[in-house]
Amino acid sequence: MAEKNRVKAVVEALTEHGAEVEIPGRPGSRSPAVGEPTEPAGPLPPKPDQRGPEPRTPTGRRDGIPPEANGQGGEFLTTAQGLRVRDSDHSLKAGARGPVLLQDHHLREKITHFDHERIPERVVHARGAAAHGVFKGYGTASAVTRAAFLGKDVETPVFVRFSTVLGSRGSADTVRDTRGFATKFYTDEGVFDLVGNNIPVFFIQDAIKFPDVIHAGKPHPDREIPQAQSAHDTFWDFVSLHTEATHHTIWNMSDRGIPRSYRTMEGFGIHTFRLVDADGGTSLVKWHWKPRAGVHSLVWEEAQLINGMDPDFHRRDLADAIEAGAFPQWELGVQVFPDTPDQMFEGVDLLDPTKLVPEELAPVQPVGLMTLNANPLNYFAETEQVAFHPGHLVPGIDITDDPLLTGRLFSYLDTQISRLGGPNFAQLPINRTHAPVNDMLRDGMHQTAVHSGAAPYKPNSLDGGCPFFAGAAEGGYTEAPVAIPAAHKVREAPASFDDHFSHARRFWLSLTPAEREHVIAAYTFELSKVWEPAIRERNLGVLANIDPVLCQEVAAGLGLPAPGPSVPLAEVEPSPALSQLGGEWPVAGRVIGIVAGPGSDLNALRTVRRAILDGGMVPLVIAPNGAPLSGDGAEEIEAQRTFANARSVEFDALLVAGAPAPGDDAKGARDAKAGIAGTAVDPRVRLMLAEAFRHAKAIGGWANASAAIEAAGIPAGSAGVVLADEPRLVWEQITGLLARHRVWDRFPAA
Ligand code: HEM
Repeated sequence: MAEKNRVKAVVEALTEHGAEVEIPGRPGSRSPAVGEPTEPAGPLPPKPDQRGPEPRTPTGRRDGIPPEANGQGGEFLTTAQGLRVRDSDHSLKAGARGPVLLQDHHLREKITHFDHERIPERVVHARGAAAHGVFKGYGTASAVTRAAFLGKDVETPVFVRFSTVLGSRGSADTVRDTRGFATKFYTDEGVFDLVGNNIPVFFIQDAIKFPDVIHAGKPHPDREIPQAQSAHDTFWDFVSLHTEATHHTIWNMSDRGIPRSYRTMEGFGIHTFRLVDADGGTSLVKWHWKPRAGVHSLVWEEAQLINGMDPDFHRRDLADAIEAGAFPQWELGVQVFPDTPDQMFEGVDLLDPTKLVPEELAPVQPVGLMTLNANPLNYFAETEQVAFHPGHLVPGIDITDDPLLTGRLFSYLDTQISRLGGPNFAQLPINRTHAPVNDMLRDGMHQTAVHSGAAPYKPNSLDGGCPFFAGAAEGGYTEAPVAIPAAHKVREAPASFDDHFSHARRFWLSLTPAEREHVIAAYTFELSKVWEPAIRERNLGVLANIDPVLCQEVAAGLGLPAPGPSVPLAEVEPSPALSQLGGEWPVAGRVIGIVAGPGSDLNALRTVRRAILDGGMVPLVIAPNGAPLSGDGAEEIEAQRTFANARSVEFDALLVAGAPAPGDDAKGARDAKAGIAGTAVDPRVRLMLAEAFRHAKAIGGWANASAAIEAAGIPAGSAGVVLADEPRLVWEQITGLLARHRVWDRFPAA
């Protein structure tokens, strides 16, 4: 019943706020506008529809779509051939108790289709979530590229898929892993795909090693465990034998490996690309996505708990935020380097994807803004079937000879032919370019185009004229005519690729003490899961080449002696831009838990709830059970969570609205009866508060809230714990704390 009310509330709120605005780039779609006050419609249903005021069902199916588009037309159930079905619950049988007859075509069609519903998942990045949006160019890139979609105020529809790398399609979201950040720009000049990650470097320098690193990271082939994580022997075996992985690995062990949300991740194109301007001049660039919401992460215990509590945490967070109108935004930026023959910048080899150029040396220059403003309507049709490819380029954007990139240019099309069942997946709606297509590609599995004419070849003199080649002025793609130095065929890497530790050391030295503590804890956790002592020891040897403190701390955690470095420690300048900490960030979309009970001042609760909504955040009331809170004669307050199903990890901050009642927990009730101290506060509330405190989250309360906070073992006067008589004052201070994401002072190293 409560869920039904929640669905109703969301539908009403969306209808009210989303009726007037068309989503840019998606004609006919409706959603709240960017820049309008965001009003998350309170509690969110598990699967709401987000696009508009048209009549809809609670499960999200939309009316008003042409039947041929959604396969849901007409009022009768039919077979795939359009034949109306009289009964779909009983097979055709020889008598009610007799055998099923093979002649039942409807049975066979229904079961056969079901049997083939699944397609192979991606060989990597299988677990993902996606959204539609729009990219608007600033025009600032015009000096370095002729790419039209980067022109001033040019709007381009985009589809973005975020993913984990190692886990299978059904794995959990908050595992420690790299995240994919792949963007499809449907430009007027054809599709441009920016297929990046949330970490700016990669494990390997040459694509020929991709199967090795993935085989090492995936579950062990004998038992197929562990799922979706790197804390096992084969991963640590590989990265310690193959030390060019050191830089990427330390990023994974940092807070970057466990993002708070897809919305709070940076994105990186990693490789150096070549931009070509209107006069044919070239520059080298690295792509960066900068989230407007700031870069924030989970803490490891939180991430592990979430994997059990809500394995869909990131997927849900993205969809809910968009649903509520808190549209995630990223600025696209470029670091620009001169296109010199050596392709080096300040000693960094720009063709080595395990290296980055500090932003202090080459600032990221913003070139446009991306806003994600609509959820996919159908997971399979869109998120699963989308096919990205780093070779999908547009005029003005070209590749370099990074050997990792070259291998990728081969791999994606190859894998998609198998994953999507043939070569015609570019015809799927989600992959279809918005530019006219005249490609002379014909036939093949799942061909849906009905090509006419007799001459799919060029040149021809039939079919009313052969398509022309386009010159540069007509948008024809021209590879930058870069010189290829005379060389011998070799299987070798340049000497500059041999430095495997200096960039990892720079990353370590650039982190704040709290972040370093997390890195130490992550290495210690992961290596303690490694069974073979030799692999643990070998990894300590790698850490010694990054930094002696890192090595000693992890060695102490493993109970092993710390080795010394095997190469001289690099002299590097820290790059403060690599740290995530510092600054204040927008709080829209944050989730605030409010513990309340029958004894709470409901008027105060309403006021705070309203203030949270007005701040663009999501208030979730946590009550002893599912009954609405009422009793003061005013409108009752729905409880979105109960003491039984809430856990601290779902919230960015926790508020206590007075002294909550003991709830209906059997142990709590028994303890209370037995007069055991502290039991006036439900043990589940105490656990929530203790966890929120341990995870350095802001905690606030009013009226008698201090009783609950004390009962949770939180010392009086702790940083980031706000108690006051006036709920509004509490909330104001909590908002300030949220802008910094966590109460960093609570981490011991800080
Ligand atoms: C800089 C290094 C790399 C980055 C940033 C990267 C990024 C990604 C991302 C984001 C996806 C998921 C795309 C989606 O959401 O559908 C993906 C998928 C994939 N990647 Fe990579 N990748 C890298 C290196 C490689 C290499 C070296 C290879 C092979 C030689 C490779 C092969 C694949 C394959 C086969 C898929 C699955 C594609 C599909 O089934 O559609 N990747 N990669």
